Amino acid sequence: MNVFDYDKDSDGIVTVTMDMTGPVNAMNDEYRVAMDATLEKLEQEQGLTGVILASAKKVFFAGGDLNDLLAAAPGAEATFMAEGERVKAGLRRLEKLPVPVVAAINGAALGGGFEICLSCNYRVAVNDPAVQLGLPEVSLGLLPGGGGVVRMVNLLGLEKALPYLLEGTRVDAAHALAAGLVHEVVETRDQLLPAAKAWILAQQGVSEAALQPWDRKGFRLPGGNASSPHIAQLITVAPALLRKKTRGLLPAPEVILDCAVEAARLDLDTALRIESRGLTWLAMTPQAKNMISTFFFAMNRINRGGSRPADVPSRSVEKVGILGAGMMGQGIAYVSALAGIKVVLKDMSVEAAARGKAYSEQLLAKRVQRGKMTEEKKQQILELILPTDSNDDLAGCDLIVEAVFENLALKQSITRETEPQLAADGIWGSNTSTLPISELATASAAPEKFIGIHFFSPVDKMPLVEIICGDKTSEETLARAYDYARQIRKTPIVVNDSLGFFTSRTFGTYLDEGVRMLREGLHPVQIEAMGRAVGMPVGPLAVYDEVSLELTRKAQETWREMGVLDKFSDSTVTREVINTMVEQHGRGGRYHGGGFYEYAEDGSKHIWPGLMDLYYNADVTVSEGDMRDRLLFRQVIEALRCLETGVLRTVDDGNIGSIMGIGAPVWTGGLIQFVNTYGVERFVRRCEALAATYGERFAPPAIAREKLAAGELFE
Ligand SMILES: NC(=O)c1ccc[n+]([C@@H]2O[C@H](COP(=O)([O-])OP(=O)(O)OC[C@H]3O[C@@H](n4cnc5c(N)ncnc54)[C@H](O)[C@@H]3O)[C@@H](O)[C@H]2O)c1
Repeated sequence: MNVFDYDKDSDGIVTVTMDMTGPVNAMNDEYRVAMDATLEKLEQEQGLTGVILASAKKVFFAGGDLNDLLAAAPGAEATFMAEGERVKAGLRRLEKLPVPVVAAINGAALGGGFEICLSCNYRVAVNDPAVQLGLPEVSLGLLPGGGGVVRMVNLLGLEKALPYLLEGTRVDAAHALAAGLVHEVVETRDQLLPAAKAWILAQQGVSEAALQPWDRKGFRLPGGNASSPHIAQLITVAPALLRKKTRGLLPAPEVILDCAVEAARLDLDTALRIESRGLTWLAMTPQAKNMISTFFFAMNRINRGGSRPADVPSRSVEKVGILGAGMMGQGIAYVSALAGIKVVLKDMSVEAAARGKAYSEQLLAKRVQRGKMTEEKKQQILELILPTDSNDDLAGCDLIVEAVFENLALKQSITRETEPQLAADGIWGSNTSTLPISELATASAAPEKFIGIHFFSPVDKMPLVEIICGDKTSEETLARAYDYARQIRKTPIVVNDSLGFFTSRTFGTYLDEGVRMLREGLHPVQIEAMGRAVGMPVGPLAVYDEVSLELTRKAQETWREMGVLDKFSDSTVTREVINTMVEQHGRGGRYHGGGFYEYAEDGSKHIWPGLMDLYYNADVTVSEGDMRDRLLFRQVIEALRCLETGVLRTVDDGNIGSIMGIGAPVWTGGLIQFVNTYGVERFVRRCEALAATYGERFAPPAIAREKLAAGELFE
């Protein structure tokens, strides 16, 4: 079997079926050779009437080979660019064949795959959820360098192309048809080739059919070219709007915008060359390396079981009991039922449990409204949820997830009372956010079956689940908790027990550093701005208000009673500020009427003026560079300490957990990956400098020094 199968029928139509070595078709050396050879043959073919490009794989074509992109190092720009230009020249030859070329899209065509489709004269796709079309390169810090930027602009016009290029918007076949990205949609896969052939045969004698719109005489850019007033205005304001979004931390969207504007201004071939240069430059940036390493490679490893004990057979949950139908419990019930699991949702009264079920009803109704689900399917899912106040209904659950109030004694007594209802081999998961799992497990008759399953709010939207092993949790229990997380379509990271586990503990240092700056006398508005400038979604003081100063104080009291507080981190400054805010000024956070901020009825907020009197000191100045580094390095150092002390079991868990669980800046590729591209030595030196000025909490972790001595990266 050839990599590109070549088959000519009696009508003179050649079907090229891509079936490359390995599970997917990808833009690598094998592709380059096969494509060049195929083009040569097509260009020489006698009696050719049309070409169909098809795929023998489930995915139509997967795109660029990310291993190559990761390996591309500064210094190798010329080779990298030459390879890209070769691929592009091939696609240009394809679209310049003297006969119509059709892409028969049977599965996902993202990135390079979609760029191939864009080089065909006609695109027919099957109406199947597996068909996803788009150019997601921006999410990996790259740009579509196979002509994607230039052809999208020429196909749709600058304004309509930008969301696909800057946000990586993906569409299914129906939306692609409506947006003009494909020309025809068929209902089943068997209809693809006949539809492609029928179109080609109908074009016999139509000379324009073999020409791309942009190669036809008198072509005009849809929506206007760069000098039309509307587009000229867009070009003027777009860079500023974009910068506001990226905060100057992500080069890819900026380069994409530049290339897109050039595509609206210049001839196709010149614009294509500028696009290649853009990709070459981006591929060498640390941001692209970080994003590819984490969002593609680490994510795949995690979701394929990298943190799951391999020798335990996989199993799915059939009946889950959820204790507490509050904010978290209702969300956990929803995602479980959506995955087809029977749910027993228990609260203190049937009414409270029913309110929790009503939440699922609301979310499902929205899906039905948007045409994403049938009313019948919605009813089927709702029937899976049984609201109750009785323990008896929990009988035979293979998993119980406890999500009652954050109170040690309550959680322990519920464990004693309810655990006997579990199936003989059932497991128990606590959704606690602050209480140590091993401590909670002391109430269990089977602590080896006790584990932390920590969700994030809102549960239906947040993709991460942090699984926490207590000191007695068995590998079997871990594997089953992991399988449950995958069953409900979450990405699970696995960590060992610690106060605040991995995510809250690491995130806590960001909040702590913000409060320390406040206590030092720095301006609160500047502190918040520096948090965002480093790429965190929200400033540390605003986060504290949301989390609630009151709840933080309560958690700290519990930890003190348990005798574990000082093991956590040296957060005495924060404790003192929080106590002052709550006890002396009644400022417990947003849900307690206000905290560091005041909240107006119209939803706006501003810094509580009393904060300035309490802490602000105009004589204190710290450079913005130091402020930014302090807010980022505290988190990085804590993540490394988690790795050093075994709270983190793998680097991947730390990177994925920090991005998806605590909103660490995407350009870092995760708090540990950050060190790899920042440079281990440079990181150690910067920590030393920060420690000399701001204190020992910035001292470089031993594990960083070890990596430096060994000349290794964190992998
Ligand atoms: N809110 C978050 O963002 C978040 C995130 C992760 C984890 N958590 C953890 O999840 C748990 C629940 O938090 P929440 O925000 O959903 O709280 P919540 O106050 O919204 O809900 C708690 C629910 O538990 C019910 N409950 C209390 N005692 C019960 C009992 N004996 N039997 C049955 N139900 C009982 C309450 O009636 C209430 O409906 C806590 O441990 C919390 O730390 C919360």
